[in-house]
Amino acid sequence: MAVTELTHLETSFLHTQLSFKTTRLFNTRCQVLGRPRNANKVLCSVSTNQVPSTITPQQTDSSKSKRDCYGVFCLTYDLEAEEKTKSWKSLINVAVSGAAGMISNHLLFKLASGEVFGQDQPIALKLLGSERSFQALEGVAMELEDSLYPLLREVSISIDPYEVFQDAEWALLIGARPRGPGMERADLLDINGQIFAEQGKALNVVASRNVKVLVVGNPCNTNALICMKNAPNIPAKNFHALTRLDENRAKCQLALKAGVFYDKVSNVTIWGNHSTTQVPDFLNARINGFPVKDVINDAKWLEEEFTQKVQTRGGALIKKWGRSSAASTAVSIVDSIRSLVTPTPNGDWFSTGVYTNGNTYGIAEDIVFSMPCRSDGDGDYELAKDVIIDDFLRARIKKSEAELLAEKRCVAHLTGEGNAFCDLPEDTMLPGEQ
Ligand SMILES: NC(=O)c1ccc[n+]([C@@H]2O[C@H](COP(=O)([O-])OP(=O)(O)OC[C@H]3O[C@@H](n4cnc5c(N)ncnc54)[C@H](O)[C@@H]3O)[C@@H](O)[C@H]2O)c1
Repeated sequence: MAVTELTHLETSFLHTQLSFKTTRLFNTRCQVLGRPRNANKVLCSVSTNQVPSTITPQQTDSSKSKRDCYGVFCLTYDLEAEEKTKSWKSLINVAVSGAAGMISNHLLFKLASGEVFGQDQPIALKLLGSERSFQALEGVAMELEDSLYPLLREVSISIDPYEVFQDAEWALLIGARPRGPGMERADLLDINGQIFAEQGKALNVVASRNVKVLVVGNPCNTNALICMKNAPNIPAKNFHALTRLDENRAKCQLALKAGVFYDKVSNVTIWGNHSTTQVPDFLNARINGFPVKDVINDAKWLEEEFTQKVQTRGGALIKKWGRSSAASTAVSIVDSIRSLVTPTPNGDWFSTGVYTNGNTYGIAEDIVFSMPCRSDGDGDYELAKDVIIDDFLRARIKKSEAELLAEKRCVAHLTGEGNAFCDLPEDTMLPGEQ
């Protein structure tokens, strides 16, 4: 009999695991539960070789609804009972980390409203916070309660990724430490990389086998790589790093320069890293269906100002606003998800950071690199064809590639690839930093 001190959250997790009757999972959790926590403690006696094997489905359901829920979301309901809800799809589990942060404060309400997955898609939101943000997380759950969203059927909050990621079909990984004063990019890679290694391990054990993972927390490309490497049971293709905000910013600048509304701008790619080495591509972009270079007859602006404006937009916004972009980031997360769950319009594409594994653009393998993608709307994607890369574009792409390869060497200890060796070409910034 092993005696372990557990938080109330951990206890509820054990109950969930017990109800799944998985001895192997149960044993795995006992190792993870050894960490000290500041939350309320209870003393638990658990026997690793006496897992009950005859828990009925009914017991499973009731223990789940009583323990893994917040407030009004603990009430039972029957989606088949009302006329309106009969035609709805089955509940989708969406996990969000950093749920008490600024970006989530916009995103969660969009998710709950049906704007992202559709008006016939009921949703369960599983919110992950840090120990420091747990109170704020309860505040978020209270606001969700008070919003009375018909599609929002379950909300749970926790600081344990193994609990939050249970059966997740989407994992939106936003929570990360910000870069503090004097902190090198290498330090940030290590601190945040550890978060994403742990979360990758948790996804690997408890999430849906086809979970789609969108990493937002910076440095998001390398965090996505770390997360993916720690989740070998989940297809590498399912991991994304958010570069859609950069694409949206690039579209806005091209629209402004051309004097058209931004819905006329298409085929915009952000290549590479979500850092100041990112490459907004004006060679393949189109305005009203015509190549941008034919519409904007100003090569100097395109080659110099445009790129620099997109790269530093976040910093310019911080100067005005006094804080980093949260609302437009949340919008770009919605855009990014919708690009995977709705078919891409003919001839167009979208940017997302994906694992390089057999690309035709000549980009190094085994990194997470933003590239042009298309989707049939089934959650999967393919790389866009008919993309031109000239010498100018290639040189810029190579710079971002070099940075990502260096970042990968910096986090080798977190990807299981030996000792880390950090030789970043320069201490580049995130787009929001100055
Ligand atoms: N990829 C992009 O385009 C993009 C754009 C904007 C911001 N970002 C990044 O998104 C991240 C979040 O931004 P924000 O403005 O919401 O920050 P924020 O500081 O307002 O919120 C972050 C939240 O994450 C929580 N957190 C920290 N570590 C955690 C962990 N291990 N597990 C769960 N939660 C944890 C914090 O307590 C905080 O509540 C930052 O890393 C930021 O740089 C990325």
